[in-house]
Amino acid sequence: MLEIDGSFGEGGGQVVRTAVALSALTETPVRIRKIRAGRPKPGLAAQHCTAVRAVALACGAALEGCSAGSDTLVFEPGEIRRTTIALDIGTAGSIPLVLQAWLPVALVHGGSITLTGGTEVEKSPTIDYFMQVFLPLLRAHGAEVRVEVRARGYYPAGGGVVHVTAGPSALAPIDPARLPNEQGIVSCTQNLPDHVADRQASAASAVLPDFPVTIDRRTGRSTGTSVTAWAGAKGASALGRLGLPAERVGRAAAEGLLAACAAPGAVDEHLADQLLVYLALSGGRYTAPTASSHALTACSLLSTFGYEIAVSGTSPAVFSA
Ligand SMILES: Nc1ncnc2c1ncn2[C@@H]1O[C@H](COP(=O)(O)OP(=O)(O)OP(=O)(O)O)[C@@H](O)[C@H]1O
Repeated sequence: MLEIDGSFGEGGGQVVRTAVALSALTETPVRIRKIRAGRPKPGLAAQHCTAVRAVALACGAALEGCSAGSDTLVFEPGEIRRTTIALDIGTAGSIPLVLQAWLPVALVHGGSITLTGGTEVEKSPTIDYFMQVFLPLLRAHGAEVRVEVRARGYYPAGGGVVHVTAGPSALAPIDPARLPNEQGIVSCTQNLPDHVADRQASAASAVLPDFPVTIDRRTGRSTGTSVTAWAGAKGASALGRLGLPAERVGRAAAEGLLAACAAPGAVDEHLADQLLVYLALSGGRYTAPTASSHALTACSLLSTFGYEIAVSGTSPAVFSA
């Protein structure tokens, strides 16, 4: 049984998600202690429990301690198999972060998952970032993944529904020549007057004039807004909130993207940590503005499972395996 200190490095939910995915992929039982020990509400939150369950279902794992608030988790993987999974996070916890744990495992034999929860949540990738920044890069390296956003989910009520299908995929080594170069803006609202999405979009377009714009207006269980902008392997997003003018949301996402594009490196800082499991599995190389604490934490964890990632340079940082 591999023992993992869940509080090391960045010490967040990422340690749990990455550890269970690697446990499944390497068929190594793990015990994670001190989960999110330094966080204001330590232990597993609903999003982390759902990510663990998704990976457990995909590989027939036995679980102990997978409940909200638990500070210790035991994950004993079985064999990865093709599965059809449906899970409800039960809160507005991030669906893209659950997918972050499930996808590398699902790509082995294929499978599908339907998740209910948050699609656009603070401090996590929006579902649009997942679809427009993360997935194009993965697809360019051979991943077969389809995503359908059936409903959007915002804090606090959540209720977003996302269906993802993955085909068995052998990924090519990550190659800078295969990085995508599409760009765009998506302005999303749910349960809000039509003009909100238009004003967000116009403000983002004023900063990024040549970018194609998509408007996604919905009605659903929760109310909220977001804008995500992307260019190649870089993205930025902003979420609306009561009292924040729509123009500020659009401008924040667009200016965030300009800042990401001005930073050194081929992928943005967030994508840099999200790609590390794939870099470890398939090899290759990419550059990012910096080696963030999330990225360095993932590298240490990968090393615990026997995958060595070389990190060199500071600005940009170069990740290779
Ligand atoms: N604006 C953003 N755009 C894209 N990805 C993001 C963004 N903000 C955060 N992320 C990604 O979300 C993940 C957050 O991991 P982290 O462990 O901090 O979150 P968590 O599971 O919510 O746990 P905790 O609450 O303990 O921080 C990282 O992979 C990070 O790159």
